[in-house]
Amino acid sequence: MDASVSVTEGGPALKRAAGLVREVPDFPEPGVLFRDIGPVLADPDAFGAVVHALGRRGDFDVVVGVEARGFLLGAAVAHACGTGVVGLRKPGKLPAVADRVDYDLEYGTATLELPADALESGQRVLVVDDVLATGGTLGAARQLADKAGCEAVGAAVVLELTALEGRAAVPDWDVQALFTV
Ligand SMILES: O=P(O)(O)OC[C@H]1O[C@H](OP(=O)(O)OP(=O)(O)O)[C@H](O)[C@@H]1O
Ligand SMILES: Nc1ncnc2[nH]cnc12
Repeated sequence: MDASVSVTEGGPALKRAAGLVREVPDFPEPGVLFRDIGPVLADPDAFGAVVHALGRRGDFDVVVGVEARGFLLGAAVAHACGTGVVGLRKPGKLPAVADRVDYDLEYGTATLELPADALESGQRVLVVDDVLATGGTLGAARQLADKAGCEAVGAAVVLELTALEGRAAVPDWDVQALFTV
């Protein structure tokens, strides 16, 4: 487990959850230190605390979750907050695509697609994901929401990798990270 993870705010349940983040050296490729939040999701108390904290801003109409771990978190946050959830998908998965955006990652490039007829113009969108690294993913999600005519009110992630300065990719955006490292 990774003792260097800090909790930005919150009580003992979130502190305990932060201690469950696992460090995996050289994944998915040599030189990358992967932070695995799987153990946080697998623990009922930690999962509950994280989901509650991610949804607490409450000023959104719909949650957008990013494939793949953002699906697990986004669906739980949406259900807890009484909203629906829309999944942004990797290419080739959707029967009908409204829009797509290409972006850079810490370890490569990627594309996200917005399903057709999923977001309505004017909806206030909260983007939920597990990790903020370079910010490419959140930037792409924000662009997709903007282009759909929505108001992207901000993003909520479990863990921010501060050394990668991902907030610079989403300037003037309200990004809440529960944990930092
Ligand atoms: O801030 P960024 O540099 O964009 O990185 C963050 C993204 O990277 C990981 O996803 P990945 O694309 O590896 O996909 P996965 O969730 O399907 O494993 C993570 O789950 C975030 O979505
Ligand atoms: N180092 C990392 N650990 C976990 N998820 C990531 N996404 C991008 N970089 C990552």
